[in-house]
Amino acid sequence: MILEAVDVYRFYRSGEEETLALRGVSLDVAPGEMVAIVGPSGSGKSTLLACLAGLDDPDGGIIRVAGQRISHQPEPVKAARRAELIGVLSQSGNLIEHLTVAQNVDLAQRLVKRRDPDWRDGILKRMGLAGRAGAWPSRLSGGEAARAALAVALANKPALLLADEPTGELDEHTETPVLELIRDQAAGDTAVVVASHSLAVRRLADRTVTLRDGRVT
Ligand SMILES: Nc1ncnc2c1ncn2[C@@H]1O[C@H](COP(=O)(O)OP(=O)(O)OP(=O)(O)O)[C@@H](O)[C@H]1O
Repeated sequence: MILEAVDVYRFYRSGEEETLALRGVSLDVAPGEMVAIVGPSGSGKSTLLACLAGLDDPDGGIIRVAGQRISHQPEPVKAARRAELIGVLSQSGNLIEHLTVAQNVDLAQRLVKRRDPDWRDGILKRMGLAGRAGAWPSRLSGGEAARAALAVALANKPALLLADEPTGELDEHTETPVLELIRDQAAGDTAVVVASHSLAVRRLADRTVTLRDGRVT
């Protein structure tokens, strides 16, 4: 398995109030598999993805990616494992505004001390952005920005691609090619997990996991 999440719990406390965002979620994703995480608003999708990415720590349970533990590790260890193993794609995008599209991909590579302009150019080409390598993020269309964000997430050939509502701001017409590119990553050794309200994500996924009140139903 590329992703192993075992009995993951996450509570949020504020004063007297406690929200049980995740109540014992387990999820295994195999290489080459795409899993859609669906569920009503507030069911825990974003919390789960943040935990899987090591951006948040669960209050209980274990998360491993490619056999390496992501949960409950010192921050530098988590950051290094995330940079090496996980591509994270979020709705708000992961592009730095004062860097061009190509420089954004280069920066992601530099985080793991990698420099591979050929791979970068190849990925930009696959994303249909060969002609936009020198563009500033603010000049990209919605679809181009989503594809550039995907190029950044894929900069280090991640074992696991995590996407939280990656096409939330796109219309149906622009959404499909982006989702198909995400789907194409679930080939070979890469596993893909996408949290989304979109029916199109469900259609493309190999498997759908439904969350309700922090539990898999
Ligand atoms: N930082 C936080 N502090 C307190 N409660 C939180 C926090 N983040 C999320 N929650 C609560 O945890 C629960 C799960 O939220 P989460 O954002 O994971 O759901 P979601 O399924 O992604 O929702 P949506 O589809 O609306 O994005 C909700 O009840 C939410 O209010």
